[in-house]
Amino acid sequence: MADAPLDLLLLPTWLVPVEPAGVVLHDHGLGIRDGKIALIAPRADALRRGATQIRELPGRLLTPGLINAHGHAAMTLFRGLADDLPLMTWLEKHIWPAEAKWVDERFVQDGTELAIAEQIKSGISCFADMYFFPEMACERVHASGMRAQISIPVLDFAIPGARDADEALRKGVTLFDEMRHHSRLSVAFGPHAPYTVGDANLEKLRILAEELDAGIHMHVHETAFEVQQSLEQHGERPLARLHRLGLLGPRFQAVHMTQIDDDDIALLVATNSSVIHCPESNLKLASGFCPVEKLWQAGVNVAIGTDGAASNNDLDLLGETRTAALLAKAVAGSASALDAHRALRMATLNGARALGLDGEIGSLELGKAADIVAFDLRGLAQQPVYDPVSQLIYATSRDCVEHLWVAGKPLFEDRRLTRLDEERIIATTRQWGAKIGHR
Ligand SMILES: CSC[C@H]1O[C@@H](n2cnc3c(N)ncnc32)[C@H](O)[C@@H]1O
Ligand SMILES: [Zn+2]
Repeated sequence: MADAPLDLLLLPTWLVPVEPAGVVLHDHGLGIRDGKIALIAPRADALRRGATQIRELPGRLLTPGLINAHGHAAMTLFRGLADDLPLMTWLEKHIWPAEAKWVDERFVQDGTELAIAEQIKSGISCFADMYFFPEMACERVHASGMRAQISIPVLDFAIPGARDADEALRKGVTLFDEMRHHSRLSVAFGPHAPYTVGDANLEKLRILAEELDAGIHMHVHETAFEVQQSLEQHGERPLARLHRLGLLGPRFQAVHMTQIDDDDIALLVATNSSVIHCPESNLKLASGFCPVEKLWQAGVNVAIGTDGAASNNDLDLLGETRTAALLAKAVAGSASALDAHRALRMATLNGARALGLDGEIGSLELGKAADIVAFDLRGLAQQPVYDPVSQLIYATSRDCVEHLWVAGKPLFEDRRLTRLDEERIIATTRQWGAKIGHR
């Protein structure tokens, strides 16, 4: 079937496949068939192949869909509820009480849908989520056409939806089995953090994750306080403790990692663990800085995430990537740290690799899923275009996202959500805001 006509042929001015690194293709076509990338060729050759639908995209840049490798989708309903506080005060005095009061299945349903809509509009085609009622998040992702890794939250105490860690793990295994063959959803384990999950539950979780070959997604080394407390309580740093418990490995996703010494880096390298950098949340909560350039040079896979909208306060991964590129230079003391092309790689292929999905998504390569975003670079603020990747990272906002496809299906077309009702989502969110904000 090598010459079967394409379902859709996209003809942009620029196409950045991300792999091979640093390449910008001019006036090439990208063909989609059965949800996959079936052709990348110079315009004239691409047109000869024939397609059911052809879309001319002059002045537009195509890249892989962005991958938001860490967040708490439903928390978007808590956006702006408690700002300008350090992590533990923010969590213990504000967020956890609000969660105890408000989070139920309905909250997760509405909050996740809000987050999905915002992320689609921001050029994000896949996100990693860690929140309560993960089965409800799966349901919303399934219905929306988005792609996601949903984590099963595990803590030592009762949480909305599970009386204890055993129940959370039991429900998690069932969810994992239900989603096993889903083409756009994967399920991982989400132990919340080293300070909320003890050795016994981490060991149970490790055995299950190993058996199922599931990812482990966890907040680690978020603050100096966390590291200090672990040294006092366990006599070792959190990452070393997790390594002793056997959690580190290629499926381990260490979120934050702001307090890092050379031994930590050696552990990440030796175990092939991924780091998920959340610069804006770390800045806002004054948690610290993840030394991205140092990790990258050491060979650690570094992805990027927004974290929840209650600590960011948006789900703008393109803006986040710009922050990361700027911050990396300040932290490394080098203007060449995390250049624009590597920043885009961090927001795409590295995210895919962290989630174990780099065989399927993260770059525009033949045979991969057609998860693609089109940015409009025709505006005043984007001129002139010497390097579209430089323009994208340093001078373009998410408002320039024009189209988004996931598995070849348009979820955002001509700046309109195709499957979600934006007005209804805004109205529902306002109702939640009025209820939660009423004191
Ligand atoms: C287990 S579900 C995720 C939990 O993580 C909490 N959370 C959100 N942001 C952060 C963060 N930056 N660090 C630690 N926990 C967080 C959420 O409020 C929720 O209780
Ligand atoms: Zn988080």
